[in-house]
Amino acid sequence: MTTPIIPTEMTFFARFESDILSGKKTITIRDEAERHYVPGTTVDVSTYEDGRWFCRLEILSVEPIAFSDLNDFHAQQENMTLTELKAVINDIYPGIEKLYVVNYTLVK
Ligand SMILES: CC(=O)Nc1ccn([C@@H]2O[C@H](CO)[C@@H](O)[C@H]2O)c(=O)n1
Repeated sequence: MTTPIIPTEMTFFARFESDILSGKKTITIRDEAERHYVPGTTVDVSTYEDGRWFCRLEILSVEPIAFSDLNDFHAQQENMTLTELKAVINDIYPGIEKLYVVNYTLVK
């Protein structure tokens, strides 16, 4: 088993920037490749499209979630309906069942 390097950066699609900055979106759901965020650490956040830095987030928790177990509470924390959230995830991670809920808070 190799020790994963603690990630210090995270990217989001630019369309989610305002929801993150206003505190309406407090989780993100990622795949296996992005499961190594560590609670208590801080990440620099930039847009996926052009790498523009826009905030720092403190990681609060990283919990496994099956795609089929996503519920209205996850959707609420994404500021979406569950139908929208599932469509978004299906788009980014097609056919992936094993996902991770990353809870974060904005660092002032
Ligand atoms: C840019 C990049 O590397 N990856 C991702 C992966 C996910 N997300 C968002 O997290 C939530 C659940 O997946 C939804 O709101 C997604 O749109 C994102 O913005 N960027």
